[in-house]
Amino acid sequence: MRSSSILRSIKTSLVRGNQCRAFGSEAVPDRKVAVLGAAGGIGQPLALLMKLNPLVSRLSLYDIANTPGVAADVGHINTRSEVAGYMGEDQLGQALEGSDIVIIPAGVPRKPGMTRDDLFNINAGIVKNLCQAIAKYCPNALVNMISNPVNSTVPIAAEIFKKAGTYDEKKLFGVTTLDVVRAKTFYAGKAKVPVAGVNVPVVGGHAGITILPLFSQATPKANLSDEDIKALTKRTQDGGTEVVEAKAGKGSATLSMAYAGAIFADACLKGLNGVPDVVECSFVQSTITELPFFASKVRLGKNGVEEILGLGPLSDFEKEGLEALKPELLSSIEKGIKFANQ
Ligand SMILES: NC(=O)C1=CN([C@@H]2O[C@H](COP(=O)(O)OP(=O)(O)OC[C@H]3O[C@@H](n4cnc5c(N)ncnc54)[C@H](O)[C@@H]3O)[C@@H](O)[C@H]2O)C=CC1
Ligand SMILES: O=C([O-])CC(=O)C(=O)O
Repeated sequence: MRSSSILRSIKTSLVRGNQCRAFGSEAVPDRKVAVLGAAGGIGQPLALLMKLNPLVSRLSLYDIANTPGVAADVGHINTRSEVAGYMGEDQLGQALEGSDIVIIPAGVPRKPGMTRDDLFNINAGIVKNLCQAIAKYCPNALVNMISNPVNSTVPIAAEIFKKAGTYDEKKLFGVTTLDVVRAKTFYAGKAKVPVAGVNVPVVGGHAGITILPLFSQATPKANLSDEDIKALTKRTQDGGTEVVEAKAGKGSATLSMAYAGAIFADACLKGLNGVPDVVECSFVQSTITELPFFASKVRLGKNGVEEILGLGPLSDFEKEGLEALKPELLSSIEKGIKFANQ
């Protein structure tokens, strides 16, 4: 979803949110969205943004602590969705039942000096448990994985769903939208074009050099030098670290991630509702390279992934970047698969 479009959605929701329910609008189907990790740095602003989304009819906020307060707070906003808070593992099933989309920002964030992979030991177990519950309580839901390291947590989720016999590769997404959001912002600044009209695909994965922005395909076109493109690429790859360092021990990107997560969930909702031609980048099971999972442009539909779009023409610099990222991305994917099958 384009940023102008989410702002429009939010405005529509603020102005007409209650009317949808009051008039029983048939044009907007009921959709339950669950946020797991809803009391966290990402979870809270994401809960707010999903509450503002008029496509959501039930918003389920789950965390191991503090969800009653977040749910009471967000629940007072006069928009369409009913909000419910759930706390602790014995309420997880209720939180998940009937969900169309489950968004997962549960887990620990980075501190300065850490890589995303340093989060693996804690977050892999959290994601595994949550996915076991998803397989049990809402096996048909679309899963939007935010928890890091995404390059490993998505393969973990896939393996857990396979074990449970519920895996549908069309319904599992690693959320890489923040990379696209950053690439658009940085490109617009350098190219001196209005950011609202900028598009930049970002492919690969979601960590360091595995994040590969395709500035050769950026629109509107701008005459940037090779040095500019290199610097923009590096800044996009290091965007998460830039925030981690600026926050100096108080976590990683939360507000921009909530925005990105809300854009991606909105795109999934639109796809489920049959809106045509909804395309976002996401880390999914894929055959467009030899790697089993890969982020690229994905067309979203009534069953999740409708089509995985190809990479398109790459510059020589991007071709080099693509080859360079493959070993690291493959190793992170394999680490996730191995963990899930231990
Ligand atoms: N995909 C992406 O682009 C991005 C991913 N992230 C990742 O998102 C994750 C969350 O980040 P923050 O919200 O900043 O962290 P946070 O620590 O502020 O919040 C995490 C929340 O998860 C909850 N939690 C822990 N274990 C849980 C469990 N078993 N079930 C449910 N909830 C549980 C915690 O209670 C906490 O409220 C981190 O892994 C971070 O690296 C962060 C930014 C961007
Ligand atoms: O950098 C981190 O640890 C959080 C993240 O994934 C991002 O901001 O892109």
